[in-house]
Amino acid sequence: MLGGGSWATALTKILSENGSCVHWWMRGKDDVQHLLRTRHNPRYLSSVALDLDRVLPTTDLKEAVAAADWLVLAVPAAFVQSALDKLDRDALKGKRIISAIKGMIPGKNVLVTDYVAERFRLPHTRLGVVAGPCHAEEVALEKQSYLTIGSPDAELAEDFCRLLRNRYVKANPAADLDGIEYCAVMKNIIALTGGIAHGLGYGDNFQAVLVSNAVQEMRRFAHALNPEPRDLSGSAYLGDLLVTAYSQFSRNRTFGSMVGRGYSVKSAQMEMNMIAEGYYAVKSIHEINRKLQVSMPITTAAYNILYEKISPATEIDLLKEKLK
Ligand SMILES: NC(=O)C1=CN([C@@H]2O[C@H](COP(=O)(O)OP(=O)(O)OC[C@H]3O[C@@H](n4cnc5c(N)ncnc54)[C@H](OP(=O)(O)O)[C@@H]3O)[C@@H](O)[C@H]2O)C=CC1
Ligand SMILES: O=C(CO)COP(=O)(O)O
Repeated sequence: MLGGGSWATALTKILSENGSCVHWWMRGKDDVQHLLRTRHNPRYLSSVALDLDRVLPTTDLKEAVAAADWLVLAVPAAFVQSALDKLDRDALKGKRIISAIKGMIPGKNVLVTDYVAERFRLPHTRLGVVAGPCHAEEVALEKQSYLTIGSPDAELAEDFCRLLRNRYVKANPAADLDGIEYCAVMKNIIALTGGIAHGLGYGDNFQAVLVSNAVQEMRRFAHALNPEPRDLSGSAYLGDLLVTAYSQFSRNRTFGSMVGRGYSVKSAQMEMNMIAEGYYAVKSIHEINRKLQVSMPITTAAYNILYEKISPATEIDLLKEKLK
């Protein structure tokens, strides 16, 4: 498990309680020591008690990777490159890789699975994603949750589903790796924009129209990238959009709401102490769309607010004329 945040903690809980041994890399020495002393991750999901017979925290990435059959990536996308660049190109040979990240590599504007495939010379059949509407905070509370494992390799997807399934987690395999991964990136942008509108005082009526227009925006973009038929009403697509757009736990909605209320990007980021992937994703998707030229009014509005410094009130005022 790579990453010491909320989602890494939640997935470590699920996997270890199901019997897997988890070699868990996190960057902070103090966090590892705290975990070894108390069984709790000090700063994320700190209510979760972990079984140290099966959870082995370390700051030594090479050691953790060498010991594992599966590599689960759960650091925010912005830090994937710096973490993985410590590994040799052959370090992942023979392993199966699952990205639990809902973001793109900033600057390169590529999906995490594409980056890993290229960097470590792996076929996509060695890779998968964990998707679906699932907040780490609800895993900590053992609330009924659903995950989708997307991979072009049906056996890999089913094998990882089997590692996840338990009393409160249902997991289903799916073949659409790219579509699921892109939609998981885009739903963060939508939730962030909904948060901005909420922060400005827009209500549920506007939010519902924003989300339904967002589904069409996601469909247009995903189709332009890869026109394979996909049913966006599935829980890995629409379900994930809904949970992020409406949940009290959503980082992206919370971040957007702060921006709508007048926080600068920097102060919102500092106050949250968690990462809103949508902030980085807006730039990547906007830049990819320069070539594709798909109509994406919601993403454009978010980009103009976050990167062009247009006032949120002005931009959402313009967006409101484009929604139907
Ligand atoms: N939280 C959730 O419910 C879900 C999250 N995801 C995805 O999981 C991924 C991880 O998110 P999540 O667990 O929520 O993250 P959190 O916001 O909970 O934690 C932030 C993580 O980022 C690390 N970090 C912050 N700054 C840096 C840096 N400069 N270099 C390296 N690491 C840094 C933190 O490490 P440190 O503590 O050492 O600062 C911490 O591990 C994201 O892609 C997210 O979209 C997917 C589904 C559900
Ligand atoms: O992707 C997630 C839940 O599926 C986490 O992102 P949010 O916290 O913004 O909802």
